[in-house]
Amino acid sequence: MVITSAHEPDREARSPWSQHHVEQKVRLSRMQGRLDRTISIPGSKSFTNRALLIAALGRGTTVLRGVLQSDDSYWCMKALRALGVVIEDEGEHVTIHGNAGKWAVADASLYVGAAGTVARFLPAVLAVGKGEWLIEGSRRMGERPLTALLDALTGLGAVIQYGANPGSVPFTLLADGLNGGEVAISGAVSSQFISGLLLAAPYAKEALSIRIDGEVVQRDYVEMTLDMMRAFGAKMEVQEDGQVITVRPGVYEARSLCLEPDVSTCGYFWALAALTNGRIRIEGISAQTRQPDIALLQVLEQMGCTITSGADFVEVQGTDNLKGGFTVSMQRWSDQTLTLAALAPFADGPITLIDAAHIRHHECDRIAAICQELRKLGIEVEEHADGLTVHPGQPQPALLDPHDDHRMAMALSLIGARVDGVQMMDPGCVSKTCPDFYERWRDLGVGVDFDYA
Ligand SMILES: O=C(O)C1=C[C@@H](OP(=O)(O)O)[C@@H](O)[C@H](O)C1
Ligand SMILES: C=C(OP(=O)(O)O)C(=O)O
Repeated sequence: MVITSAHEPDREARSPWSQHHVEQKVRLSRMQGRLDRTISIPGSKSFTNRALLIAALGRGTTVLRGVLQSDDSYWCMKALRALGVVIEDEGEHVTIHGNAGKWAVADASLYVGAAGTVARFLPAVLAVGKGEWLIEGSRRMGERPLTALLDALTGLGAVIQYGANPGSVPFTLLADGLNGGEVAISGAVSSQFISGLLLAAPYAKEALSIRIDGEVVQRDYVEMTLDMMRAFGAKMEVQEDGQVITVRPGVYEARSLCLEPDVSTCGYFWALAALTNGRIRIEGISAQTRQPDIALLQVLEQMGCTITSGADFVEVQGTDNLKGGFTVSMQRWSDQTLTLAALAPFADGPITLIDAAHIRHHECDRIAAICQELRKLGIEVEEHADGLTVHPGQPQPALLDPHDDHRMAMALSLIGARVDGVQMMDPGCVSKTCPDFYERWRDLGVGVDFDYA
């Protein structure tokens, strides 16, 4: 019997770095033995795609270590190569020969896959050059918002010609350099609009002053962008409590950089220790990272786990009595909303996650999707406009649909590590950020069996 997913995956968006193309589902069974391990996690998606784009715009040869190999970074590298940038990649070690702000190919079709960091960053960095580019993306990317960024680019001289979806991909970008001056942009739906504009800003014809309208969701990602720009020599002034950022004209200078592990991915492994009363130490990361999802540790501590960290590791020791009965704002680190929602049934009181309305615009409508899947497991859930409340309960066997969303699959697989009978359709969807997630799960003692038909 062929199992069809209610949310048919967009397979075109899976890159050659993805795995499990033919597997229809994965059957999980609960962890055998006691989890007591030290592991490492691949590089951060957010650092990888920022570093690749900045290095491509830079002067000279940049060498990166710790580069993530997943769909999101694949589409970023592929687009840059289509623009004439020479990139040598040997696993997590990547060398980029920068173009100093001049795209060699002035007319190309560029595919961004399902990667928000490519869809929102690439148009801005293209707009500093001269050319005409068609930007296409996955089916879901055609529903994800882009207007705030594209309107700002239009205000700075770019011309956008939309296709079937006004305000999103596909569209054609006609550019002849980015004007300087002042521009206002909102980060209320996605911080990535601001990051995209910032990445391009040093290459504007004059200093560019970006005024952020109102609050920004996941603000730390904007700070991460500024940090990375500074690391490559960009100069800027930040005023009015971060709401106005003036970037001076300049060129990124090539450099060598070692990228941090992806803390959003680390979250599933720390949560696994929390859930199974095990111990996981992740090497190569410090609790002082700029990656916002590190805030998960505070909540795990509040739930009764013990956190130990040093300059180069973070360790979680789980508990056999996870505490619930609290509300958390997910505004700044909303990629972990699904992780917490998956832990919540095992806590001793309800957990409410709020301030995350923007995740309805991520890889799927994550609030609706997680409520739907938790209910299939027999868990009582209340859906709110900006989040959800999950009640304690004993999950029942169920076949789950990840809605073509890597984080849905990885988070819900936590439940399969604790109770038998959880099955997940389309296990290959994890390749957006962690192609070998299920191999890692199996290596830690969770039962993982793939079904091919
Ligand atoms: O800039 C980034 O690297 C990211 C910003 C966040 O997106 P939004 O600001 O669009 O929510 C986050 O969810 C995403 O995984 C990575
Ligand atoms: C929201 C996410 O991705 P994107 O970069 O596509 O926005 C995510 O990885 O959770």
